[in-house]
Amino acid sequence: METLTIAQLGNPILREHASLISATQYQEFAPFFNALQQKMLEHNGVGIAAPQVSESIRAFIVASRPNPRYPDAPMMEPTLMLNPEITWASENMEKDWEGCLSIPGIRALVSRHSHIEVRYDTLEGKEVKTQMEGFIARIFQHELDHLNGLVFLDRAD
Ligand SMILES: O=C(CSC(=O)[C@H](Cc1ccccc1)CC(F)(F)F)c1ccccc1
Ligand SMILES: [Zn+2]
Repeated sequence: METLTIAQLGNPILREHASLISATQYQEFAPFFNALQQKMLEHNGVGIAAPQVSESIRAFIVASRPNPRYPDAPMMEPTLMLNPEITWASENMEKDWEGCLSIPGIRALVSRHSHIEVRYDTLEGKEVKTQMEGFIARIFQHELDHLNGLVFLDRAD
C-alpha cells in the first residue's frame, strides 16, 4: 500500500460522485481503510472520506473527540461507515465552524441539520441505523458531502 496523500482543493477527484462499494469488496478494502484511519489521525482530523486520498468510493471515518473548538464534543472510537446515507434530517439547522484536511488553514461557518438519522454498513457487512446530533451529525454531513463532490466552502454562509 503506497502511502496515501490528501488531495487538496482543485484536485478533480474531490468533485466526483464516489461509487458504491459492493459488500463482497468490503474485506478487500480492509488494508486501505486502516491506512485511511492512520492518515486521519496523523493530521488530527475528526473525520476523513476516501475521495480525500483519491479513492472515489463511498466510505468515510467519523472520529469525534473533544477539541478546543468543540470542548463538549463526544469522545467516539473512529468509526468506519460504508455506503452511508442520511434517511431523515431535521428542519432545524445549526451554524458552526468547520475545517477540512483538503483545504488547510481555512475555517468557515456552515449550517448543518442539527439532528439526522443515518444508515451505513460496517466492514463486517452489518447494517447500522442510528441517530446523530450536534458535532457528530456535523462531521457525518461534512464527510457525506465529500462522497458527493462537495466541500464545506460550497455551503459556507
Ligand atoms: O481536526 C480538525 C481538522 S478538519 C477535520 O477534521 C475534517 C472534519 C470536520 C471538522 C470540523 C467539522 C466537520 C468536519 C476532516 C475532513 F476534512 F477530512 F473532513 C478539526 C477542525 C475543526 C474542529 C475539530 C477538528
Ligand atoms: Zn473535509
